[in-house]
Amino acid sequence: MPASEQAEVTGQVRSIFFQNPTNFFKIILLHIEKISVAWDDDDIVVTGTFGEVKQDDTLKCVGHLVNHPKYGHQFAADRYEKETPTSKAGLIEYLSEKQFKGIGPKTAERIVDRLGTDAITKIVKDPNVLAGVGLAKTVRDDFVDALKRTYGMERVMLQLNAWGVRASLASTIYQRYQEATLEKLGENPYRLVTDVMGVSFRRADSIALSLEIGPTDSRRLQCAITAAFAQLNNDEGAIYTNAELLLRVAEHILSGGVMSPLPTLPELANVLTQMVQDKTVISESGRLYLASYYEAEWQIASGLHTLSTAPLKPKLTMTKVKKTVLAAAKQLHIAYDDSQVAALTTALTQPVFLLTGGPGTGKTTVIRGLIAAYAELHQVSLDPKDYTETPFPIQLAAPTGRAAKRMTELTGLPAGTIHRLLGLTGRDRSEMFKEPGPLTAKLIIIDEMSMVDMFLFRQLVRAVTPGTQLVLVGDKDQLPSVGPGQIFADLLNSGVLPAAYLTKIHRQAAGSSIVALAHTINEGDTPPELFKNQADRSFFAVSAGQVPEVIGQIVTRAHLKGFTPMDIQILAPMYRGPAGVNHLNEVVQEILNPSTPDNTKEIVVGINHYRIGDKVLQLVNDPERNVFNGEIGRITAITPAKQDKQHRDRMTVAFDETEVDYGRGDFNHIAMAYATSIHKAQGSEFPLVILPVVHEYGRMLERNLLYTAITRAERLLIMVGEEVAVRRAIETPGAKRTTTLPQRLQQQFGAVSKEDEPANPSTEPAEISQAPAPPLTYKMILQHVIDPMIGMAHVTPQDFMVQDDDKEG
Ligand SMILES: Nc1ncnc2c1ncn2[C@@H]1O[C@H](COP(=O)(O)OP(=O)(O)OP(=O)(O)O)[C@@H](O)[C@H]1O
Repeated sequence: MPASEQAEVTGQVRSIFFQNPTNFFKIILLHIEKISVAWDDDDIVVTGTFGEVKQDDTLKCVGHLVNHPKYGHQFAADRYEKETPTSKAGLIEYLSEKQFKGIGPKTAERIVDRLGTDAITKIVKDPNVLAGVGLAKTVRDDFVDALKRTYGMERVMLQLNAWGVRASLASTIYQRYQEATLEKLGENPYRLVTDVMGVSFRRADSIALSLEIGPTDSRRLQCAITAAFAQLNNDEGAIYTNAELLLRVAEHILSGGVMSPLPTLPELANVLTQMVQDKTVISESGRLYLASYYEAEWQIASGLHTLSTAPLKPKLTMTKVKKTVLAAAKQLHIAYDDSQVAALTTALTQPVFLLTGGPGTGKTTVIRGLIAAYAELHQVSLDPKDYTETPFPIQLAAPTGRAAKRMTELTGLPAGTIHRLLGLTGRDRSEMFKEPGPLTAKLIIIDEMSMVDMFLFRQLVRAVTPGTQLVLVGDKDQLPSVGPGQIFADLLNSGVLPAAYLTKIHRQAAGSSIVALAHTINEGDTPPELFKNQADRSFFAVSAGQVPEVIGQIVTRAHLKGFTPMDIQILAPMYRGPAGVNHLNEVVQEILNPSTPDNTKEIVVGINHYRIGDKVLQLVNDPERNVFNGEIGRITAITPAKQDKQHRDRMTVAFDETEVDYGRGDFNHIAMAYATSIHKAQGSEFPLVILPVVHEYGRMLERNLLYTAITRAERLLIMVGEEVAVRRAIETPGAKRTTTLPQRLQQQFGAVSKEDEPANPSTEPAEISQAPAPPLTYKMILQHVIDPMIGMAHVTPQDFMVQDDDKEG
């Protein structure tokens, strides 16, 4: 039968081979009572996500047969139903199970005699019905708790199943809301879209349909508008948008739902106006923000203002600072150029300081001088051994583990990720909305600032104690952060914070032309010798279709010349297509780590066939296991479930500093890494970078993308592709993200010019801000009739700067 055909199997659980306690994934052996497809055995292995299941339970599973490459045919259940005991004998047997401590068959019988076959429902509803059964208080309390837990979960899983939610998602939803799941979803099933990763609008919409929520229900339209914001925030990094674009995206999202007819534009616009009045959306001069984004901008601006105006102790004289800088330069044997000296003296005397420059302009060299001079001026030891009891007074951090490690290598001091500095796990979105603990260091230096997004930076600013010196270092022309905003560029553009722009290139090793090339491209120029081979870079002119083969040849030759898989990095901007990351990974894996008679163990995850020796990339921060987003490691061990005592697929990956075990539940934390996206390579450098550039990359062909990719190459750069695509990328400046942080900063620092000034709501004429929301038509919206200040009467930005601990998203 075709693998995708829907099938049903009912049977009794013979044994449970494996269960993952964290995500309810189970592998079960079922003794078949009934099966809807041809099957010539009495038993079948069923995999899927199940609630509480035990031996002898009868399950009806809906799913499809799959042919597992290692385990052969088995049944993948998308949903299931469990027969609950309805007979008296069945219920007594169920209640006497060992999960209900202290309840034996006798007691169970007494309970069922007294309360009938719907005893469970009665007890869960009102535990007092157990009075008179003769249970000791502790036994009774434990019994009620266990019953609520198992019964609650079972009920939730069954209901979600009935709504068509696949079992794996059902378990994630249950983990989020626990026993309150059905109540919460009954109130508003659309909350799933914001609360639970992986729930689409369409999925929530189909649950809403089962709950008889109508197509123009305000909860539905609000969800579509919020999802439209999320799409613009995440896909374009935008902080605000306008009504027209927002409503168009919301309409598109609604058209992907399961209900009809589509709401009219005025209906949708009225809900948006209501959201503005409720202040879940902030409207300002024609710009629309989700409230949390609006707040974050103001909090960053006000936080930086507080830090910038806090007095530094002790006060240092300029003469002393300059003298110390000279001494530090001597000690480090560096002749700092004038702009570097100016950067050092400002950094040492200002509470907040920005340092930017392209590759090889000496940013790290300035950081080294800064640390040495700071230590001298403040008489602090730089020996970590002196800080066994107290924290190190200088804190170095970067957005990725690789970048932090590089800071340590170049400065000799401990450095960590910003997440670790702030005690963030990176797993739970709500932690970005809680007050972070104060940081104790007196000098904090953050590198690779261009990668830091708005919410992470907001947490950093909130955590820094006034009186601390904060130095933010980066290359403003690199790709902006993956998350929303363009913080570093905005801080520089605001013009209100002391900053140094380093322009002189110091890394001019003989025969090295990559750094100079990067600088020229960054200016928007195509250097005439770009397509001619140099000692350290070359260009192979080929079409997109030839890219994989040519890259294969280059990798083969580089490998023969002694480059290890870790040295060679292929960077591409997209995942799909012949010249995309996915296909290039397949091609290069077959060259560098093919399947051989000695290397037969494989674990298949999606399109990847992982083998021992494969190069993989960590995709999420995992501070508990000391491995962070962007780190690259190699698989050192693989245990397929068949060979594992607990029937679990397992992999071990060795990173620079740690070895990490992965199970099926967290295989999505890693990806194959012979080729990676350019975004994922930010903050890392590699001896040999192979960079395909072809017109198939379309909209991705932008200058800052190319610039970022080229600056990842330490020693050798090999470009493969089409001249015209390279020229197009150089001529296309990266799109600006819509943000208002520069204006916020200017206003906080009192440097705002009248025409830039964000409108001050309190001075708006009362009749505008209090006017009832007019019914909106498409034409009116196109003319931007959504009153920019609707709902903003007597609201000031400061209203958004106070406690927001309990707000999310
Ligand atoms: N004033 C200087 N005199 C001589 N050499 C310098 C000077 N400043 C920096 N260098 C040298 O230039 C090279 C690049 O400097 P550095 O690594 O600090 O630049 P960077 O801006 O941090 O570069 P990247 O962003 O690529 O890491 C280093 O070898 C450094 O020693």
